[in-house]
Amino acid sequence: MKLVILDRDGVINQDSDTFIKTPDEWIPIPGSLEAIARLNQADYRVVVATNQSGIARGMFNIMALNAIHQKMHAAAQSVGAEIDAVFFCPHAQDDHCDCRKPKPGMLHTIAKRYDVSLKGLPLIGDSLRDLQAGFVVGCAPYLVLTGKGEKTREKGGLPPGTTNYPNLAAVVDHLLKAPALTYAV
Ligand SMILES: O=P(O)(O)OC[C@@H](O)[C@H]1O[C@@H](OP(=O)(O)O)[C@@H](O)[C@@H](O)[C@@H]1O
Ligand SMILES: [Mg+2]
Ligand SMILES: [Zn+2]
Repeated sequence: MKLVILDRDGVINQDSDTFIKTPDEWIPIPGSLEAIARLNQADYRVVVATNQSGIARGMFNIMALNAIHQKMHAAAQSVGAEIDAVFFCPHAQDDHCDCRKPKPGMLHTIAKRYDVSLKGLPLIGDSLRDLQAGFVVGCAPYLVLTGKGEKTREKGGLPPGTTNYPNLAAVVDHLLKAPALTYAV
């Protein structure tokens, strides 16, 4: 089975330094949902692995998170895209959990749930911690420059083998090796 793991905020939807706390604040990045649909059409299943420390911080609760994800799934389906599942870490840094990226706990859970190897599996994120979580378990790390991606690239220290692309659509072009657009002359 072909699987891609996406970070959520800054990859699928716009991110915010004040967190994404409500469905209204969840706004898809142009082209991202359509890119997921293109992956589905190429027989990729798509899952999300997202840190949601806003829950531990009391900024929003699990009902709000579910409402945000209901909106995300509906928006995806409206363009023919299917997000198979969302794995999230509700903890704060000082909870010292195993699932908060850059720890790979969520990725191990995904590998077990889907019975796949993580080796070379595309892991697409906008933050260093996304890429680090993927790198330590052998994923192929892709940095998008949306969300916090530009800042992440400027800060450097990216895991070896990380490649960067303007956005999720561009990563999908690469993964599907979409032929370069040609125009009749
Ligand atoms: O990018 P993903 O993993 O999908 O989600 C990131 C969000 O949970 C939030 O993560 C926070 O990081 P801290 O949890 O405060 O370190 C901040 O970066 C927020 O701006 C951001 O919205
Ligand atoms: Mg992110
Ligand atoms: Zn956690």
